[in-house]
Amino acid sequence: MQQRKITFIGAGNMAQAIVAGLVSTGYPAGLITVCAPSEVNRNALAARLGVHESADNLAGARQADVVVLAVKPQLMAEVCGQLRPAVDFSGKLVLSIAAGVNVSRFYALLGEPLNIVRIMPNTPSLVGKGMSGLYAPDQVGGADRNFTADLMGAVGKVCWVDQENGINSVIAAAGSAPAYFFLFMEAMQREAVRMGFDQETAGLLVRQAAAGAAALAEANSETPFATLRQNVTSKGGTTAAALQVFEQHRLAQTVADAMQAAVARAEEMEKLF
Ligand SMILES: NC(=O)C1=CN([C@@H]2O[C@H](COP(=O)(O)OP(=O)(O)OC[C@H]3O[C@@H](n4cnc5c(N)ncnc54)[C@H](OP(=O)(O)O)[C@@H]3O)[C@@H](O)[C@H]2O)C=CC1
Ligand SMILES: O=C(O)[C@@H]1CCC=N1
Repeated sequence: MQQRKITFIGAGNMAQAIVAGLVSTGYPAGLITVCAPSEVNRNALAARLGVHESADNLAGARQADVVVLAVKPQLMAEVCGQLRPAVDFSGKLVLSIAAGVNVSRFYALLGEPLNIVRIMPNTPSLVGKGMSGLYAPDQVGGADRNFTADLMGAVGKVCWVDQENGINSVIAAAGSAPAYFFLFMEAMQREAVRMGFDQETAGLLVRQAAAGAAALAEANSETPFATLRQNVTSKGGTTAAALQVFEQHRLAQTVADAMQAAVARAEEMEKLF
């Protein structure tokens, strides 16, 4: 992939996952700068990965070819308000990973024209297993689109959405999704402990079952999830008994409602921030 100077504004969970994933795939650490107010996150990243760090967003953004906005949505207006008068964005590519802040809002915050791509990543980027949705307005050129896809492709898989509201669907299906699986794993571990396993063994059982299921799904990408489920489910057996309980409790509807709630919150945030 092309090598450009990248500055991350924000060094939290998501920026760390992307930066660590990038460096581990060979992207030169010397081309990456992370900016954040407190020393804790940025110093840890710099010490661990050899990237540059700074408390100065403006200097960090000025020297970059690519500025990745990686702060919480509610801080975006404040951060962009400081960048706008101090940084010339012409010739730069701006990438936002924020949920609930849309392109028209960035035009208002940073001015137009603005070469911006929205990315909706997820934290498994940290281990090269990320899933990112990408959206770019029509005027963003091929080289910048390719760079963005290569960047996130270095830490996982990517898909483009044609309409910006597709980003909110990506949030529901992938951005927030690791938390759904972790919640499920927490509940399983808790019950395994109640059944008599110590915490560590209960964690091992659940983690390995989840990792195994994910690996099977990945290795059989043409096979519908339903078939993989049926392969576990002996007629009249234990799995069928467990799945029946999920059905009685309307798991599919609960999942659908939860995903719709994520979309609704993203839409609400678009009005708030
Ligand atoms: N977490 C996730 O799974 C995902 C998150 N996102 C998006 O990523 C963005 C960041 O989320 P996440 O990483 O979870 O959040 P975190 O709270 O973990 O990180 C936020 C970062 O922003 C930094 N920050 C705060 N104020 C400023 C400022 N004025 N200038 C520069 N940096 C600042 C914080 O600094 P300090 O280190 O000093 O506290 C911190 O490093 C959000 O917009 C979210 O919507 C998108 C997809 C998935
Ligand atoms: O919870 C959030 O708002 C962010 C966006 C997707 C995952 N985390």
